[in-house]
Amino acid sequence: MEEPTLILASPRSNYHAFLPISLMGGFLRELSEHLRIKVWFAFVAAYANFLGTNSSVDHVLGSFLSLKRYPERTLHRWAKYYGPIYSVWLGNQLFVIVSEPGIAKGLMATHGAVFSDRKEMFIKSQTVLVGRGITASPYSKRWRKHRRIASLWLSRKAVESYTHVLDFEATDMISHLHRDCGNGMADVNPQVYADQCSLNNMLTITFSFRTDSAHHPMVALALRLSREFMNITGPVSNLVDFVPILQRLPSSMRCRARTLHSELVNVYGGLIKEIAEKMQAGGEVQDCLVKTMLLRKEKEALDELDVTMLASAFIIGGIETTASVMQWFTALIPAHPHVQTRAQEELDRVVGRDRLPTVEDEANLPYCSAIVKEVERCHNPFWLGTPHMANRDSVYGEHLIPKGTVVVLNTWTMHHDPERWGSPMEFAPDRYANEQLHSSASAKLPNPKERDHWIFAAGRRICPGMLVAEREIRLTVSRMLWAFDTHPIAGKPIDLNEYDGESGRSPMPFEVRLRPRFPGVRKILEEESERWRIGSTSHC
Ligand code: HEM
Repeated sequence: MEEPTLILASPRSNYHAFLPISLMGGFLRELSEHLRIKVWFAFVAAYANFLGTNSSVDHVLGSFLSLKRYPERTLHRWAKYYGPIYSVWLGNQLFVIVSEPGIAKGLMATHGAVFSDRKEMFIKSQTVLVGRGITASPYSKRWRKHRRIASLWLSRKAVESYTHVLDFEATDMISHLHRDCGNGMADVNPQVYADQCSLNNMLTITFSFRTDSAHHPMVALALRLSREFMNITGPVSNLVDFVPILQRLPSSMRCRARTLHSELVNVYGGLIKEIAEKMQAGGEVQDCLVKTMLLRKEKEALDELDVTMLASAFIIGGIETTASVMQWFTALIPAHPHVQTRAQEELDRVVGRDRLPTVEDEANLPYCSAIVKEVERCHNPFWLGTPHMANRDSVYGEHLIPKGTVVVLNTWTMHHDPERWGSPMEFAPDRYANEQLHSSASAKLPNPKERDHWIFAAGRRICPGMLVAEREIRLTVSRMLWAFDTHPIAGKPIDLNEYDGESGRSPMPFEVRLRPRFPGVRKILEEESERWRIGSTSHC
């Protein structure tokens, strides 16, 4: 393909007006001399033409309109044209878009000391998380401290210590679905059950608290806050993040961000206060992230916002993500009955019908594991992950990447590479038939092209929750397959293309019929529920 021309200024455009003078001078000259990164402005120019105007506002709006709803699809189109690494200016921010495993590993892992910083985005970092909560923290001493504290609750040893919680919540979810499925006669939306399961896991780990029903007020509240967070923090779709003047003006986005910050402080800060008061009064509080933080508050010099935002990051990071994968699994299965049958044959062979599948069975359920990986490849909850930022000028291959550049992992393109994944749009778990590694281990493979998928991103900021996420998802998926035949409902097609959510990607609301596979399912679920019943403690 002929290389596209590097257009830094078109006769019809005056977009230079958006670049700071310093960038205009030294930096752009350097770019044109040293950099073969392709700068994309064609769409902007086309948009201006379309409007019959060359006004600056139109140019800026043009790129945002294109990136607003499904930015991953736009970035994918550009990747096909501009190659595996290209750059885009949005307002005053230079982005580098990486769409190839080798480059992703090279930048984010091999050169992790340079590419592990975070841009302090106006909405997400400055306004909602006020620079805390690991996710938003710059690559600094504070981030290292928060990451170390988070690891106390997300490491392999920690996950082993609370696997009984994941086990209980998975059983509870299947039991509730069994109760509500009308023996295969009722139309059920499984999404709320997955949401509650993920939420309960995170609430227990973070606050030693769980909800006892999907109607508990905390379920709707936590899900609303999580969804609002995802919706207003899209990595490349917030105009206000990249046009500094807008940050000083009142806007609905700024208002939503401030409201969300206050709600996180009220809701999760409120739970933390209750735990602190209980501890001060000498009451017993089960081990959880908040208890750990409160006990180390002085030693680790954590202020109240640190504790609140780190706890919020666990709830936000751990709900829509895992729940989304479980939901996509249930949405995909009715359209692929042969996949369901094969997985059930494996479960009958390995587990039998006298007990539920457990964590110990995982290694012997390669087809169930392949299904989970394929769901994750096809439906990454965050196609663009959380962008990293270069903390110094560097040259990668022939590309100069200046300090302050935001690096986005374009996982949509990486997950749909036809050379690695023949017929990439097809849901075909068989492509993972020989992949026995957990995703956490696969992420460490020396050859990044062999990695299973990129949903947990890469490098020093790789998702620290991947061990708990994998265990939770594998347990729920294998138990769903063990307990039910999932069927589509005539006249209620499931949309596998559209998304619900503006940056997190969940399926649109859908319903299925769940038919228990054999009469013994009820008895086993009742026995398991009884064994695990631990009673819930309400903090609300
Ligand atoms: C399927 C489930 C999940 C997916 C797809 C996912 C994905 C991600 C991604 C893409 C990142 C950004 C990594 C980067 O900056 O390069 C991230 C960060 C993070 N995730 Fe997850 N995540 C999942 C589950 C969880 C769970 C269960 C937790 C539990 C608390 C969690 C906690 C976090 C935290 C704290 C960070 C911030 C890390 C940092 O900035 O250093 N995630 N996750």
